[in-house]
Amino acid sequence: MSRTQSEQLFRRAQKHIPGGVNSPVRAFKGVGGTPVFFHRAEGPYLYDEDDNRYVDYVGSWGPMILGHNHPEVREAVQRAVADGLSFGAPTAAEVEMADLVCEMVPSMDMVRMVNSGTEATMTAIRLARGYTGRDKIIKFEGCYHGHVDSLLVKAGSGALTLGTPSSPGVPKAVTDDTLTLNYNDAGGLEEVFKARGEEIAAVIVEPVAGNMNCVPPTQGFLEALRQYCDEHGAVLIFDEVMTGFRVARGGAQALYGVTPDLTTLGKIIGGGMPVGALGGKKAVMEHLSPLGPVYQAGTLSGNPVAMAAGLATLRQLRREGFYEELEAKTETLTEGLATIAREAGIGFHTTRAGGMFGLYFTEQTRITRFDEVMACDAARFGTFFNAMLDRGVYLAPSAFEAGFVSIAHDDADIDATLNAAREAFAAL
Ligand SMILES: Cc1ncc(COP(=O)(O)O)c(C=O)c1O
Ligand SMILES: N[C@H](C=O)CCC(=O)O
Repeated sequence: MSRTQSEQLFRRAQKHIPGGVNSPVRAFKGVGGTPVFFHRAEGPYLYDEDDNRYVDYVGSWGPMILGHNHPEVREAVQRAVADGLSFGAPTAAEVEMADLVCEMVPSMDMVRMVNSGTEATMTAIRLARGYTGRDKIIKFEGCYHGHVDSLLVKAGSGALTLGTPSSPGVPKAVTDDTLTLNYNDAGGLEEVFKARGEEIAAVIVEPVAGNMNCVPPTQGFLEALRQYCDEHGAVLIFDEVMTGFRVARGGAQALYGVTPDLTTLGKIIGGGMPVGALGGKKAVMEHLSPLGPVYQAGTLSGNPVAMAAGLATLRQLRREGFYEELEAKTETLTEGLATIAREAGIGFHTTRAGGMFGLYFTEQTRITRFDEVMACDAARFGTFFNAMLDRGVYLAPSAFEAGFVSIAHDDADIDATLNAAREAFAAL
């Protein structure tokens, strides 16, 4: 498979774009080789600049749950564009979006639209601090909540891939109030709350960690977060930027039956356009400006084109059986990969939740913690990634990112992926 156009573009890109990419994890540093430049996408497929076709399991990092270029979404965007790109004033589409989101995620009485997941988590933290009058926040190692200064501590995703989980440029004073604990460790949480419960404004968590590969919560972990926040008056924030509408129609909170005070959303809620949102209990949300004193704003927030894409996407998710079908596809893929790896005698483990999944090169049979993720063979993942790429399958270019299946992936796409994996495992 020739990728000369991508190679040429990457050489050119590095002149005026730092590292040749506009988001670090795209740079292939974790897997080696040249980033692929794409020019078109349709259903489960991406087409690169040399017109090679790939079965895509990145889905623009999660938003494309319907597959790429879904006709309903495209037409909704075209209709919205015909009426103008941005008004900087309220629209009916925003009201419809707020009604729909609050219906689909019942813990949200109110929602504020923003432009990215990062903005959503940044505002959620500010709001929790403003609401409680406290400063300390708890996050978990390997969880990523966007590039918010106070949350870039032991962070996952590109920060972990590039070996800078705690970024230079973030003043120490900004992270002094961030306490970092081990994911899935309810005992550690109990200790911290016992010692400093009165100081803690919020606990923020990815209810399924998707930025250190894919690590579902262990039994009782999310429940413990709820319990300690209740006992000590802290705000529980579920960062569902990735898991929202991905692991279940109502997000991870519906799947695991634990209700947060605040939820952050992004990715799917924008249907492929740049969007984020935060919402939750009325008592907390009422502290947000202009109702309350906690300031937040955005020139393009609630953008009508983005609302059109998001609404058209969310409406599709209401179809009966959608999530059962999505989960079955994900299971066929992960079970198939595990079987083929076993037949090839390769230590391999998979995880999944709804339409997201994790792949690990390891002899371990259970992955629940950050140190277990780090003990896996990331170099071997890189070799596997490139072998799959050469066979027309596009996985996330990092051993620390979750993969995503869309409703557009059919049996033939998954079979083609498993056939490619059979060859790739044999070549390892
Ligand atoms: C769980 C989580 N939170 C927050 C973010 C930040 O979102 P964005 O990249 O849209 O700023 C991401 C993804 O990047 C994410 O996966
Ligand atoms: N893991 C990130 C988001 O979920 C990947 C997107 C990015 O940072 O480019």
